[in-house]
Amino acid sequence: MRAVHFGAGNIGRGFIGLILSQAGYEVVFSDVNDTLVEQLQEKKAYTVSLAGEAGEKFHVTNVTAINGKQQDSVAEAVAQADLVTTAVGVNILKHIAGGIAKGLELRLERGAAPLHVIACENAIGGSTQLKEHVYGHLNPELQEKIGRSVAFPDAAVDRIVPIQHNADPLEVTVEPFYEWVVDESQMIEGFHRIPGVHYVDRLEPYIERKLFTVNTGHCAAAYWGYLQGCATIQEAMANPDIAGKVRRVMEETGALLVRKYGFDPDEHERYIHKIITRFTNPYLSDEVTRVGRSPIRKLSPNDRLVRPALQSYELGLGYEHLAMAMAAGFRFDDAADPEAAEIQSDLASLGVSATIVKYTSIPADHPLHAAILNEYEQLKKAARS
Ligand SMILES: NC(=O)C1=CN([C@@H]2O[C@H](COP(=O)(O)OP(=O)(O)OC[C@H]3O[C@@H](n4cnc5c(N)ncnc54)[C@H](O)[C@@H]3O)[C@@H](O)[C@H]2O)C=CC1
Ligand SMILES: O=P(O)(O)OC[C@H]1O[C@](O)(CO)[C@@H](O)[C@@H]1O
Repeated sequence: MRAVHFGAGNIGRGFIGLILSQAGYEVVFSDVNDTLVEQLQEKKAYTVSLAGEAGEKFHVTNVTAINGKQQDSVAEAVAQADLVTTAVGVNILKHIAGGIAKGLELRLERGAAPLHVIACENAIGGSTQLKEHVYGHLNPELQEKIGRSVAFPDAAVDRIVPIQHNADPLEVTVEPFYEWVVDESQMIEGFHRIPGVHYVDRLEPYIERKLFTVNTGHCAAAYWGYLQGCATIQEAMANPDIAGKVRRVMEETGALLVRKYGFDPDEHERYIHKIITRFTNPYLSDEVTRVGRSPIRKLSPNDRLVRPALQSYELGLGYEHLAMAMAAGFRFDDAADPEAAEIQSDLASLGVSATIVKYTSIPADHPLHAAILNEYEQLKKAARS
């Protein structure tokens, strides 16, 4: 069996590629990074190391790559695939959609078997978003025909994989923990279950639990750490003030999740505790600039900060630390991050209130807006003193 995986980056090689290879798939990575593509074509294997005391290593074999810039090769790979997965970043999905659409048309012409396309991105409804981009390249007749034999089940993926600094460009060090949850209610016949993947009937509680706990806590640690001059999450979490606030932001989202989904509060508390242990893993060094990256995405209405804060407000629950984390996000001025630079430019030209509205879509007369603004001004004052 052959899987085509878009994105031979950290999650691609360190998580999805590893699991698929262990499940017996030949993994064909599609990437636009020429070095990665050439190395994978040449070596056809790479190493995944677990960041833990045992330092376990996995030799991943039966892999290769194609260049994602060559749309015909991408389409042919999709046409021949038994499974398609992605880990490119949710904002990149639109760029891979054309090649996938072309591949699906080829499959139709050739009467190929049913196919599942699973986006493994940090987003709610990632595969559904990809489907919309792909369908944007197909006329209604093709959409209808392809829809009968191609499914886009949504997924939640969790594994911390920092930016790599290894001599071997293919080697990747990952945390031991992983969770890959796929919505089986969106699947069609002919799917071969992948060992290590958890299939659920309803994904929403899983993706929101992951995004609003791991990702909310992680980006809050990154933004607060960045403002304190910490280089890594490990350094940030060693600061008791930051660690306390990170716990409290996850307690806020925890109260929301327990209320919304009826999770057992003690079990959720253990989930938070486990996540804090993961953030402080001494065998990883995870830069705050990676974890805080793309603040426009992270401050957008459907993402890890605004969505739980608005929902908490609606239910009369606390959102103080979420507002603090958002304010810190607006202060994240990493010049190497184009999204951070765009926000900083708007703060200077539009002012703070209008910038908050622009990125979060929270109206200026909303109490959450006032809370973010107030926290932002406090952070600014603290930076001056
Ligand atoms: N790194 C992590 O700890 C986790 C990341 N994720 C999610 O996984 C996704 C990927 O993240 P990372 O692996 O960390 O990023 P990454 O930057 O290491 O990997 C992304 C890869 O996609 C490639 N790419 C970009 N445009 C492409 C295109 N048009 N066609 C094919 N490949 C293309 C890049 O060259 C890069 O190799 C993101 O959505 C992220 O939110 C989810 C859970 C954990
Ligand atoms: O910042 P992004 O692209 O949403 O993804 C990285 C995040 O996902 C995680 O890996 C959690 O699964 C965290 O390391 C990090 O906060």
